[in-house]
Amino acid sequence: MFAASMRTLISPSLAPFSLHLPKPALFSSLLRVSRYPLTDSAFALSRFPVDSHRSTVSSRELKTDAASKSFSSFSAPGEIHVVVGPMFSGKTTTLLRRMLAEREMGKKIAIIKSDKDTRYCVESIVSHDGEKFPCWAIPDLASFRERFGLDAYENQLDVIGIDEAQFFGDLYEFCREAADKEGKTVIVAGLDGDYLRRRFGSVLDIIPIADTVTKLTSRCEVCGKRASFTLRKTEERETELIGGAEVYMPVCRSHYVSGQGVLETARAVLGSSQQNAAQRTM
Ligand SMILES: Nc1ncnc2c1ncn2[C@@H]1O[C@H](COP(=O)(O)OP(=O)(O)O)[C@@H](O)[C@H]1O
Ligand SMILES: Cc1cn([C@H]2C[C@H](O)[C@@H](COP(=O)(O)O)O2)c(=O)[nH]c1=O
Ligand SMILES: [Zn+2]
Repeated sequence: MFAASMRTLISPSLAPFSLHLPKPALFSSLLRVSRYPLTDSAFALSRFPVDSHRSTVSSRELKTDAASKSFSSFSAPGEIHVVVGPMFSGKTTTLLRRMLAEREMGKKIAIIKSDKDTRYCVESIVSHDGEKFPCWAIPDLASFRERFGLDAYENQLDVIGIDEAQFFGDLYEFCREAADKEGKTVIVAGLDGDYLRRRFGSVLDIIPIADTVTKLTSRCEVCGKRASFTLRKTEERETELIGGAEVYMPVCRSHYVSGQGVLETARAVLGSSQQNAAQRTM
């Protein structure tokens, strides 16, 4: 078994942040402002108006009040974490570990996978090493809130894990809404590229709205070096083709290039011999 290695493309480093820590008093007020955007100051103004002897309300108070009302349903913002890499690089394993760590910290969690992936078990996500966890297998993310129950979704769910994210067309909208407006932490695992190394689904689209992005690697099945790509061993050409080690293998750059070349030649030869056979039978 290969131990998947991990390479972080973009990760939050606390070091530069701590070098520029503001003075404690300023820091605490920054924290207050960012965690409780306007409601705190609106509360202070309404209880202790600047000019308490006046009977009229200042425009500043009015503006703050209006802002506080429009933010009244706003919960603390959430987070988006993205884990990508080729097949067999440990994406599902990483997602499971992160989700279980969140649960250990007392967070309520739920894991979603695409119902297109019918390998193993429909109601669980299962890693290639056999680790598994119950999940919601659904066709699109928009339907999740209702299936989970709107009230339970709003009040009893903190962290949402999404596996096989490349199969969800509405990934961007769901993640943005969940993190920006609903205060959820979303941990997304999926293929960044397909077997032709083209962008896969909407996975790359969520990078600009993500807090962290991790690219994992596997081991090249040919030479054992670091593998960043997935080679399809069969002749099917459609982008979406569910399968495991019988169809795909993780490869390094040089074996991707040579393997893809060999496969393309083989497909061309196969294609022309099939055409010839069909013409002979006509
Ligand atoms: N053909 C294979 N090549 C590499 N790793 C494999 C292969 N088959 C099974 N594995 C195992 O798969 C594990 C990763 O599983 P998983 O977390 O499900 O990866 P991913 O979700 O990225 O496909 C590896 O740690 C390795 O032990
Ligand atoms: C490269 C590639 C993969 N797929 C499919 C094959 C599997 O069902 C999943 C990936 O699963 P994993 O958890 O990352 O091992 O995606 C595909 O449909 N098309 C492709 O090009
Ligand atoms: Zn190789």
